[in-house]
Amino acid sequence: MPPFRSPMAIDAFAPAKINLTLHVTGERADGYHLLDSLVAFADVGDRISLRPSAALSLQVTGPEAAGVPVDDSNLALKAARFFGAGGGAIALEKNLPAAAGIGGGSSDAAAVLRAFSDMTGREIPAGASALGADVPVCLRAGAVRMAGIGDLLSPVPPLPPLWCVLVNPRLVVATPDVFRALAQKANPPMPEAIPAFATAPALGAWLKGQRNDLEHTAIRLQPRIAVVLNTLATLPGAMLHRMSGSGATCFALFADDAAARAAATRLSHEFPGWWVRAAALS
Ligand SMILES: C[C@](O)(CO)[C@H](O)COP(=O)(O)OP(=O)(O)OC[C@H]1O[C@@H](n2ccc(N)nc2=O)[C@H](O)[C@@H]1O
Ligand SMILES: Nc1ncnc2c1ncn2[C@@H]1O[C@H](COP(=O)(O)OP(=O)(O)OP(=O)(O)O)[C@@H](O)[C@H]1O
Repeated sequence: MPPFRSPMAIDAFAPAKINLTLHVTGERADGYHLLDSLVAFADVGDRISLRPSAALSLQVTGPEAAGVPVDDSNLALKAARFFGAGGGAIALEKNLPAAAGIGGGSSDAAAVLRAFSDMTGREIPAGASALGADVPVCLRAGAVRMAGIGDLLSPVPPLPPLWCVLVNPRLVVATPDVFRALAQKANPPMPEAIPAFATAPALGAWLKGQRNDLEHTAIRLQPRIAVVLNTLATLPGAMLHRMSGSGATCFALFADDAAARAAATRLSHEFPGWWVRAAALS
């Protein structure tokens, strides 16, 4: 690997990934599923700091660090190895719950790849999807349409100003379990063209006609996800409520920041055991 270009630590943000839609359109012979998803990113997420160091190391801290692996199975270390990094001290601040459908590990991997690229001046090698299906979209870290098994990205018109409340009821849902239990694998994709939306309500109305095809199955595995969705439906100003990824994190969308923050405050009081965040999406 080339020497470190920067003697300083490099910081990288690993935003939460939100599947505004998640259509499952088929299954490949290798068991991976074909997706059609409109993905956005929140301004809440994990934080990575990369310091030059002869040896490769990982330290995990933060409010959501408990249970996150610190060995070679951590996606941050896998990403460093994929980059070809011989050394580098990675500090990962975990703010996102793990196994939560918001791409925590994949976004960490993408942030580590970005940090090594910044530090060395070398491009991120092709094929990062080998680290995880969500890694390519997390490298983009902005609204995009994701197809194939997560590897085909196509641009979408910029989203209108948009806010959300993210809720994780502290239920772990393993992505492979949800795909395995999915009964209907071939569902219609989104329309060929995703229109430009001038306002959040216009986007919200369009999203209502789209789906997360994993939602019913995830609820079957973890029935309390339905409680979260029903609760989100009652929030003043909520335009749409849906599950992200394979769950269990769900989101409600809002046209303004104040309504999202008020909703998050209310939910945090009513459900102190839930992970609740208000965030802007882009
Ligand atoms: C469901 C999504 O969250 C939508 O954004 C992602 O596609 C999942 O991305 P991820 O967690 O990075 O996925 P990976 O770690 O690559 O795969 C975890 C498991 O999910 C299933 N999987 C994942 C992606 C995909 N297109 N089809 C699948 O069937 C496979 O069983 C796989 O073993
Ligand atoms: N950096 C990491 N952060 C969180 N989990 C990690 C990390 N590295 C490895 N893992 C492992 O990956 C598993 C899935 O965690 P992750 O947070 O990526 O799931 P997810 O949010 O459901 O992902 P997706 O939305 O991409 O399906 C965890 O159970 C954990 O054991």
